[in-house]
Amino acid sequence: MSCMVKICGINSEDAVLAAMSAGADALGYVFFPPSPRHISLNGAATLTERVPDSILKVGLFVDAGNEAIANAVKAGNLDMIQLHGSETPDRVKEVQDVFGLKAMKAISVSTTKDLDKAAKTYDGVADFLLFDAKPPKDSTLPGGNATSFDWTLLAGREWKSNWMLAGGLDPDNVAEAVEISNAPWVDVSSGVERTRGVKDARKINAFVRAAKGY
Ligand SMILES: O=C(O)c1ccccc1N[C@@H]1O[C@H](COP(=O)(O)O)[C@@H](O)[C@H]1O
Repeated sequence: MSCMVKICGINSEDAVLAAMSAGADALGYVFFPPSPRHISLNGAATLTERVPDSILKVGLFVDAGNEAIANAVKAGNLDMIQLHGSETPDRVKEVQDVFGLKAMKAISVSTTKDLDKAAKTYDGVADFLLFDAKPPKDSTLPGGNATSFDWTLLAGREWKSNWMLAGGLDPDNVAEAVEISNAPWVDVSSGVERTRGVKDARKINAFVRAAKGY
């Protein structure tokens, strides 16, 4: 059991170094002001400049316009665009065309119907699907809520697009989550934080090791 790992919500130099030295395959940068992990364009430039080309730099957006995405892509030299709002399949295609970059569409999951719907709409359109839990009712964020869903819903399903499992993962549950879902990639934010919005180097290291089965 081993999978690729994205560490999301990178907002400090310590977090960049921790994720790189742990062996993360992708780093996520949040461009959504209500998030405690949101970074500025200057922050994006600083926090991406030492990241080698072998590690994907992913920008996270929620129903953002082209100008906001363009500014972030330029500042952070991003490789992939994560769309974590209510973007339609046509909007996913538009983002791919306009920016010439890979696009990942977040899918909120609570029942198998959500997966059936994603299979008919975004599968084969987005380069990656990102299966995340539906946000709790009292949350102001569409993701990054430390909430998981039933991983058995994904067991045995096949997708045309590459995909990531997200939502409430942490160093203690990620191995089981991968075992059950057979996820090729996992994505984490809250589960590797000391306090909300503050990454913890030891948890990042433990998460990558557990996900990769070291
Ligand atoms: O991390 C955020 O602040 C965030 C804000 C808005 C949309 C998505 C966000 N994060 C993504 O949510 C999932 C699950 O995160 P968690 O591990 O449960 O905290 C993950 O894909 C993050 O990229």
